[in-house]
Amino acid sequence: MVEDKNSVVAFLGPEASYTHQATLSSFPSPNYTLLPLPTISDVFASVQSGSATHGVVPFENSSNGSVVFTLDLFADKESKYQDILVQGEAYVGVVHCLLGREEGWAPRDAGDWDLLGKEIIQQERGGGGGGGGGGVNHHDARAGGLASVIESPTSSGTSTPKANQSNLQHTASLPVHLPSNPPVSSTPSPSPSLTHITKLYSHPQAWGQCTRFLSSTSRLKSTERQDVSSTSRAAQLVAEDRTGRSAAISSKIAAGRFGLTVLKEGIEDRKDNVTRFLVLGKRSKKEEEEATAKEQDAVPEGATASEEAKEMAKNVENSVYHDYYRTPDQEQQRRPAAAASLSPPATSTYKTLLTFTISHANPGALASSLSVFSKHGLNLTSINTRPSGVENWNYIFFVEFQGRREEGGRGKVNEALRELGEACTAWRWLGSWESAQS
Ligand SMILES: O=C(O)C(=O)Cc1ccccc1
Repeated sequence: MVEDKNSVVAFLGPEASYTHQATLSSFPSPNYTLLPLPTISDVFASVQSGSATHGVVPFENSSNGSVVFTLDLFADKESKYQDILVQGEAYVGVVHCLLGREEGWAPRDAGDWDLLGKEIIQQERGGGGGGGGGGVNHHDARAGGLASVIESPTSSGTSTPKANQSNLQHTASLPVHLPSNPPVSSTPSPSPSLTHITKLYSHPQAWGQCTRFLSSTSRLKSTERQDVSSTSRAAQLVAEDRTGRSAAISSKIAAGRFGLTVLKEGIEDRKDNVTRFLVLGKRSKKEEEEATAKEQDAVPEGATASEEAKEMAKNVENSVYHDYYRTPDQEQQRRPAAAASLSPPATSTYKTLLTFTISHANPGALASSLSVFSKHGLNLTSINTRPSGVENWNYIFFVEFQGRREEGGRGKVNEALRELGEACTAWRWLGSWESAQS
């Protein structure tokens, strides 16, 4: 990431969320102001409005799949996030814990409780950890904020995916250390009783990552579960619960942050549980103008200017676009600059994310759309769908592939996009970035 003293990085908070860990791994400098926000849509909105220069959002989990909230924001059915582009990614090894109070716990005295309550209420109001405006500055954190409350978890021999290992190295000097995975033992160690637990809180992704623990722990099988906006928010709610009868699926770091007991550690189904996060940015006006000027002069390889003009006209003629999507040629005019702003070393590998829609009445439209990627030797690495919001059983397709969109309309990704324009009704480029996996 480009380092800049004025960078404000918004992330799904409150502090001690997994997204916070991903943010620290991508923005390790003390010069960034970190801004925890309560929802993923707040992160998109802050980048779009320019109140944050970057955003970090969860995208997919190795065992539980896509984060549908994030996909729906990229689908952007109301055209609210038109300038958002993916600029990077980060992988975080996720070790879930059950956090709560031990049976018989009671707030030590009213004074202690008030202190904890005040801290949490301040965060809720944006005073440092939660809601609206409070940024987390690394200098402040060193001075006794995060560093004093978030323990560095003990390291273990559990293998961590390569991509995450490199992130861990990046964060060696940070005030908050990323966790290394503790061993996930197949024979559970003695745990505090859970018979007093009557309610569970977590992010919807977490339930699906801890199915074995939840279904094999008799007390928790039928315990009411409440979805909340993040795992650290879950921990915060449990910390606010004076009855001591609720528990959160969250991280060990969150236990330290919110003063909770780890009732059970390593409850994820798989010890290689990893979540991928995307770094969002916004294309600047200047970049857009420069790139548009270059783009207008550019002729794709093997095409004459008039051939290209004809091709563009055909794309427009053949296409039916709903509100959200721009026509391929409009898209071409508007969006090439972020690719230009990524100036990659030749050895790097890149990923690109796109959405497209097709005419569902047209047999072969989906197959033809996908075939342009193989035709141009672009390795498709994932496909997702979300309901289009236009008509039942119509979808927006998401594809991710290896490669990047290059400046000036050249290169095989640009060629594939021109052909995709003929096979689909509309497409949108959501960014090309350097892969974090080797
Ligand atoms: O809730 C969090 O802490 C997040 O950052 C989202 C998430 C939830 C569960 C696993 C990984 C990321």
